[in-house]
Amino acid sequence: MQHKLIVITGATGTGKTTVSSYLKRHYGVNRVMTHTTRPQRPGEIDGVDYYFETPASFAAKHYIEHVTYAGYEYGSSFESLNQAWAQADFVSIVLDTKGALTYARQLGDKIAVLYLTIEDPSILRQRLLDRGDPQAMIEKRLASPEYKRDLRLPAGLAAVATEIKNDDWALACRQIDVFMAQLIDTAVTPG
Ligand SMILES: Nc1ncnc2c1ncn2[C@@H]1O[C@H](COP(=O)(O)OP(=O)(O)OP(=O)(O)O)[C@@H](O)[C@H]1O
Ligand SMILES: Nc1nc2c(ncn2[C@@H]2O[C@H](COP(=O)(O)O)[C@@H](O)[C@H]2O)c(=O)[nH]1
Repeated sequence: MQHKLIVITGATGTGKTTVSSYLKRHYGVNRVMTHTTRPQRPGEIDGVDYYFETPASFAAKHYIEHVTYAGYEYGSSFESLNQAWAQADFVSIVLDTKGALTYARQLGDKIAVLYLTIEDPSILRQRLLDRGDPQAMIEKRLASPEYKRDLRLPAGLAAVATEIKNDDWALACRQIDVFMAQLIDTAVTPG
């Protein structure tokens, strides 16, 4: 079977991490770990949610791509991707849209993209509050150019992205199941 990387992207709070956990639970799809200098949220574990880095340790590593998002650094490596692919043919990664574009350019048909949307983005503030994000960090994030940028699907992903509308979790799961059925079918019988 051909290796596939499911790139999950979209604006903050739209449910990217929730979707990656669903793919793990229901399809055994592991998530490729990425690195960040952002402080840990309550309940997050180093090496499980991210590799949490200091600015100095972040700068010392090599990345496929790295971005600044709302004041913190994020980066992903081929090493982590190849480690994940050594365990299973299908793996996922959670990225902002800038990172997703880089993967589309570098990995071509090895990736499939899920783009998460929400009908009324004004509810995202409440989702982030419910997640436990500090109020000041939420306001900084929602005012950032990265947030505004990620509310639109970049033209460079239009041909490869499947939109998942995540206003209602049960409906989102149905869309993900359809996507996964097609992906598995294509991987088993390519061409
Ligand atoms: N359909 C949904 N309805 C209500 N709450 C949801 C839904 N999907 C996800 N959530 C909740 O919204 C919050 C944000 O979800 P999640 O952390 O998955 O978003 P994200 O896109 O990964 O965000 P970020 O880019 O900020 O890391 C979480 O508390 C999650 O449980
Ligand atoms: N381009 C990349 N984006 C990444 C990476 N790891 C995470 N992310 C994205 O950053 C924002 C903020 O994440 P958060 O966990 O602080 O809420 C979000 O869009 C993630 O998808 C990465 O290695 N490269």
